[in-house]
Amino acid sequence: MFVTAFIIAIEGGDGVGKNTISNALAASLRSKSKSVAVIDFPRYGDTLAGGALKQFLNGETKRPVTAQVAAVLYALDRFEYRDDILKAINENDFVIFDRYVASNVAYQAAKVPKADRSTMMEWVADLELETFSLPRPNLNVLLRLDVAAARSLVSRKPKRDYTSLEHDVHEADDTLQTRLRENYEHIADQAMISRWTVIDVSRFGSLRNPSEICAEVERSVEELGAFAIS
Ligand SMILES: Nc1ncnc2c1ncn2[C@@H]1O[C@H](COP(=O)(O)OP(=O)(O)O)[C@@H](O)[C@H]1O
Ligand SMILES: Cc1cn([C@H]2C[C@H](O)[C@@H](COP(=O)(O)OP(=O)(O)O)O2)c(=O)[nH]c1=O
Repeated sequence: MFVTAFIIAIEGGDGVGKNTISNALAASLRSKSKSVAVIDFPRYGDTLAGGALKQFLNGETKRPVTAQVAAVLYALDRFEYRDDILKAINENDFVIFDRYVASNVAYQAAKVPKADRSTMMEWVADLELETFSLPRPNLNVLLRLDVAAARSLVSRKPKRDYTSLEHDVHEADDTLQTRLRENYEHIADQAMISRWTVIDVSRFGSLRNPSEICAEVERSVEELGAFAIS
């Protein structure tokens, strides 16, 4: 059977719950008889660029990695994995990306002076979607959670394959985390890349149940008229 998936990219700062929501959303959609693939980026163990990114995030690169170099590595990681992406899109009703193009746009633009941010954002989006012809998601979901709460969730994570650090080089930098949140808000507000839905992960000071957050995502998908999920 040939289908073309509805593509959802789950986005946000480090530790906001992207992995949790990606998997909970997949489980919820599968319970409604939809076929779903979840793909997370970077592909640390699968691509050459992913291997280089692992070194970078562990602070092991011998020379500084500029925002442009990082942008190319993250985009290359997806480009190397492009055939698998296209296969997943052809074989499923839904493809959920745990981070995608918008991560690169928001993070790398957070590393340049404010005056250069929008040029950087446009350059990165163009590199991924035009130069590398990566498929555009139908919906981006921004999970919004403040830096302090997200930082404490990162500490709760079990040991990760790509780093032995409790906080990798991005996670350890609170000012970067603040700037990338501003960038995500801007990108979502401008409907850059494609449509966005912005969801607050906490309410009245406590984390919301993942099933409640997933229900919000599903409502946004239904509003786009692409699928009747229930
Ligand atoms: N809504 C939530 N409620 C309770 N715990 C959560 C929630 N979202 C994430 N967590 C927990 O926080 C930690 C980080 O979540 P994770 O999904 O790995 O974040 P990310 O993928 O954004 O880095 C995990 O231990 C996860 O179980
Ligand atoms: C996929 C991607 C990730 N990143 C950053 C975000 C993270 O700080 C780091 C590692 O991503 P990831 O392994 O998803 O971290 P986490 O699970 O903690 O959110 O790489 C980019 O800057 N651009 C990208 O395109």
